[in-house]
Amino acid sequence: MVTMYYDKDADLSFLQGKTVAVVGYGSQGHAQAQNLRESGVKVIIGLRPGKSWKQAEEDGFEVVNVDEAAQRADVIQILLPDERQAQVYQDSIAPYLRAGQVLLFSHGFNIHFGQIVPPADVDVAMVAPKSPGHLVRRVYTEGGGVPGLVAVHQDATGNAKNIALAYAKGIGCTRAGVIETSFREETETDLFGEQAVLCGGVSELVKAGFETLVNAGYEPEIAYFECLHELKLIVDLMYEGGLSRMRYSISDTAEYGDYMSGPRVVTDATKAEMAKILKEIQQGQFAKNWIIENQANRPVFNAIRQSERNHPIEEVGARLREMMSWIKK
Ligand SMILES: NC(=O)C1=CN([C@@H]2O[C@H](COP(=O)(O)OP(=O)(O)OC[C@H]3O[C@@H](n4cnc5c(N)ncnc54)[C@H](OP(=O)(O)O)[C@@H]3O)[C@@H](O)[C@H]2O)C=CC1
Ligand SMILES: CC(=O)[C@](C)(O)C(=O)O
Repeated sequence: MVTMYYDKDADLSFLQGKTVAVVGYGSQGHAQAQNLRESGVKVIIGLRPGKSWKQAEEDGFEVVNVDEAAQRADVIQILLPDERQAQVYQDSIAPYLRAGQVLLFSHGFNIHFGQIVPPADVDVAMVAPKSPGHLVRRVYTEGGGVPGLVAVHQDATGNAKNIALAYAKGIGCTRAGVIETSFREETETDLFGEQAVLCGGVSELVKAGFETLVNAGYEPEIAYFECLHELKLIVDLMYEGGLSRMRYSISDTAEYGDYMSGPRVVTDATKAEMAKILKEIQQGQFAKNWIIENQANRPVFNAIRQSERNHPIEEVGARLREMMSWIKK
């Protein structure tokens, strides 16, 4: 059983009078920085010149280069792409680290796989929202919070967990609840989840269903509604109350089909492949492949990204969003 931490368990005073540098202003960076600011925390943004720098300034933040951010901050939250963190850390953060500073991450990849090895006299912790960045911000503005994970890798100050919980409160996660984990557990489960279930698994399932219907002669728009659009509504119910809430709301016909056909789609072979994917993550195979892919300038990643963008489901979806304007642009 895990311990859940809420607002009452976190004390923002651990961040009062401190400067937090959010390094990176993308999906997580913009959300966490804006939420922290609204929680009364002093935030500066560490970036390179470019579109994020411009956006962060437009959003009212003081933006400095990463070197300056590392020198000025008491807490440095590294929200760069995982594949770029090690180089930026080496070049622009490590040279300025001083005893008692706090390094934070929102994913454990670089610490767990040894790409970043901080000095022993700094705190190293994680505050990982279990949510895409844009919802970290949206839910916070609605008065809520997304759940998160905290972990401590190094506790040089004796306050690493308190600071992590204060940070989690600052970005709204303790409004929902925060679980303490380890860098290993967060890294391995997050990589597995995004590969085998959330992103990779669901995308392949959606495309396979769409292609099955379209190849059988059904209208692409009907296939899109059935296999992608309605997925959000089904998952919303799961989010609110688990599988039973979803099954409570769908028809008994759908629930019977769920039981009869689901196991024919996700077979024992699928489950065996999931176990293999997890093993490759645990043994560092995925991490090695991803690091090498980036060193080679992403030939495989870019080719697949392009072909995925050309998949018919994208065009149908874009057309429907124009026709129905049923979701925010
Ligand atoms: N996306 C998500 O929802 C989640 C992400 N995470 C974790 O959060 C971290 C950040 O991911 P995410 O927010 O998705 O990243 P994004 O790709 O959305 O944003 C990256 C940011 O880093 C900046 N950047 C890139 N390279 C450099 C550089 N060399 N020097 C300075 N700034 C640079 C980019 O600015 P520029 O405009 O210059 O490119 C951009 O602002 C990762 O560890 C990720 O695993 C965790 C949970 C969920
Ligand atoms: C949203 C999230 O946590 C992911 C899918 O793991 C990620 O974007 O890294």
